[in-house]
Amino acid sequence: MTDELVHYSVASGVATITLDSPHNRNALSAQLRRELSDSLAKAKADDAVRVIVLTHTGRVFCAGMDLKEAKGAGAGDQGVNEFPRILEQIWTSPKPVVAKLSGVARAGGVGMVAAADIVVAAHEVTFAFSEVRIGVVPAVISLTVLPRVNPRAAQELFLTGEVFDAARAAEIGLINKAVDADRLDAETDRYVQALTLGGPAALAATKQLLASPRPATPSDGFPDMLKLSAQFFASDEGQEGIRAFAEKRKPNWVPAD
Ligand SMILES: C/C(=C\C(=O)SCCNC(=O)CCNC(=O)[C@H](O)C(C)(C)COP(=O)(O)OP(=O)(O)OC[C@H]1O[C@@H](n2cnc3c(N)ncnc32)[C@H](O)[C@@H]1OP(=O)(O)O)CC(=O)O
Repeated sequence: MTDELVHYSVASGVATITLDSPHNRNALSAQLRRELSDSLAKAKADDAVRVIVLTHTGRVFCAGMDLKEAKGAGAGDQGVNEFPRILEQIWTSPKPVVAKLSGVARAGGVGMVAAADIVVAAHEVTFAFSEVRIGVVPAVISLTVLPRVNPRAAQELFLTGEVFDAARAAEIGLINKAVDADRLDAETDRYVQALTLGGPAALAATKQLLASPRPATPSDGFPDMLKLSAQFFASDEGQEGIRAFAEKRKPNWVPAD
């Protein structure tokens, strides 16, 4: 029996997915990709899960695609073909995904960081779009990184492949917060707790909204946004939130469909 490279646990509405392949720095091997994808699917399907925390053991969050497995790869090989599915699962997850990093991220690992909704990293963590340094292109990850990171920084960091620190990552929009290592758990928890306060369906729809292309002008967007807004004011979830406000109590959310 092979050892698990990804651990999955659920407590108090939070699914924790832990990458645990320190010998190869959590490189995205076929086994790790499969287990990570299965864990993300499990969290999505479980009504008890409200928020997903993606984290790791060891000094590295993720070193990107498994370069040993990629040796001798043909253009149609599975490795690169399967990776987009993981980014897609994180990006489109109806439950918010919080990434917690105490160790470094490179290439595909940075693509996952960018896909997450909230990212907290220790000050010591470094990042790099190291693809060009090994003669490959940050193609797949560009789809999650470019919507988050300011264009001038992306231009510089994609082309140079230079290592940058957590403070710079926060400055350019790749992560939310760089914190002292001893505050990492507490700061992550603060975000997780805040996310559990929102209505599950409202959170899922807000994620979709944030990922949608902007209309050319506000006037172009008002009809659709009015429809969405009215739908949620009238929904069971919206009505429960409004009743709870009036009754000065916490809302009793039911799982999103
Ligand atoms: C998604 C797309 C592309 C990609 O993702 S391509 C991947 C590019 N990734 C990299 O270039 C990172 C390579 N790794 C490193 O730079 C360093 O390992 C590290 C992450 C900075 C950690 O350094 P550290 O000193 O802690 O560790 P070692 O370098 O000594 O490595 C230990 C051990 O782990 C193996 N390993 C590291 N990274 C990988 C990897 N990516 N794949 C496979 N194995 C890896 C390393 O070989 C060592 O193994 P030993 O057997 O012990 O020698 C494309 C798109 O977006 O389209």
